[in-house]
Amino acid sequence: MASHVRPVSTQLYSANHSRLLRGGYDFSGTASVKCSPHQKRRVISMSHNEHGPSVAVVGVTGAVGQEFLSVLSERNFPYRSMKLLASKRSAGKHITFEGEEMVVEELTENSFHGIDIALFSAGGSISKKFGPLAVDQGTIVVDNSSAFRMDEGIPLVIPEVNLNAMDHIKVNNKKGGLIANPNCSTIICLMAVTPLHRHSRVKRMVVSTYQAASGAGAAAMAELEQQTREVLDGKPPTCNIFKRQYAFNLFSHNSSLMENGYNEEEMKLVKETRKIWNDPAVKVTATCIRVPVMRAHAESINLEFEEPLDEDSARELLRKAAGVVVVDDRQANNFPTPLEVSNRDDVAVGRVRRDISQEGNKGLDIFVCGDQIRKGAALNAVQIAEKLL
Ligand SMILES: NC(=O)C1=CN([C@@H]2O[C@H](COP(=O)(O)OP(=O)(O)OC[C@H]3O[C@@H](n4cnc5c(N)ncnc54)[C@H](OP(=O)(O)O)[C@@H]3O)[C@@H](O)[C@H]2O)C=CC1
Ligand SMILES: N[C@@H](CC(=O)OP(=O)(O)O)C(=O)O
Repeated sequence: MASHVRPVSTQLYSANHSRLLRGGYDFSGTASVKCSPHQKRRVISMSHNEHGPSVAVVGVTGAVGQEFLSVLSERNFPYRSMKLLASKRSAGKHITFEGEEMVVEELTENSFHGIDIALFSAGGSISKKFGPLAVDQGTIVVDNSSAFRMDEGIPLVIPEVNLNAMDHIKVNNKKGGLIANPNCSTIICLMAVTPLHRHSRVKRMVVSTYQAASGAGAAAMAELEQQTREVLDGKPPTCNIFKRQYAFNLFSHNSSLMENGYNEEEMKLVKETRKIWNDPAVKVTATCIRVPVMRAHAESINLEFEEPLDEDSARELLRKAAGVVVVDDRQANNFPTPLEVSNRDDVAVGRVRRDISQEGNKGLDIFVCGDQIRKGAALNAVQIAEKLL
């Protein structure tokens, strides 16, 4: 056994990178992935459980795949067996998960025999090819890509918002199924806005995002760090992922532009909100911007309600909402920041204020920050998986 092969997760979250990737604060976050190259002791895991489901993680070497392992471990997700899948390039790499050294396998058509739950995060084309294959073999797929999100009959789920959409899918049924994880900007937005929507019904929502490098994957995070060093050293920045300078800059989201002038990320916010709220009439518009932040998205959201909602009541609703924390200290000018939510499960909301451009108490502004890889992707998917048991 190649015990000295450096586990992939420590490559991603190495000491040099850790402060940037994990935020400037000492959050326990990813620390519970027990993956030190020097680890000799075998940790007996409480979540390794012969009555648990057999689990596969597809795209395990990526930014989201690594976070899946952290979240599964932190939450003591029960599993009978754990299969780690990625491309041919990664086959044979070693990853230590919960004290056990595991070998990454190449994803193939035969990967899903006997797998109860598969967490997919290897991109849309991989999901399109292998998702239905897995479902045919009796696996329940929780898919992080956009491949199936808008398909009729596929639940698009944020557990705190619309858990009922997946009521009919359970591991015990022994039938395959597919559940889609929403887009990360949509998850972070709706975690904050849904409690307000339930109270006063949103008529129109205007979203402006400030999106982190992590949304474009591990290579983009590494490039942001590299560019930052290069620019500070007076060198030309390496531009492989975004084809332009990202460090000390910002630009319109890199997804494709559509004929209507919106990019795909913006239209996901529009369409996915309507599906998750089961409200085809809600008016949504969005502008998505990539900013040089490592792993948490921020969003400025303007809301128009059907029924009045004053800012104190809104703050109270947000304080009571699961998965939301209110950081709204006007005196200290202290509001949510991407760095402070990095590696945190909760979405932070602040700048809760009446929109003076709207009549009475029918308009509000809020500012939201959420960890893109965590609640925006891996955590939300694992919460979905927990509800399958
Ligand atoms: N809910 C949401 O909004 C989010 C969803 N996502 C989804 O997750 C996907 C992955 O994101 P992220 O982790 O950031 O990306 P990364 O680029 O960091 O990782 C990509 C992963 O996919 C694997 N992969 C690539 N090609 C293949 C293949 N042919 N067969 C098997 N595995 C393959 C890679 O394996 P290898 O290392 O071997 O190349 C790697 O594990 C995104 O494309 C998106 O669809 C991501 C972020 C947020
Ligand atoms: N929303 C991610 C990109 C992404 O992965 O989106 P989706 O899961 O909708 O493909 C970003 O920040 O860029």
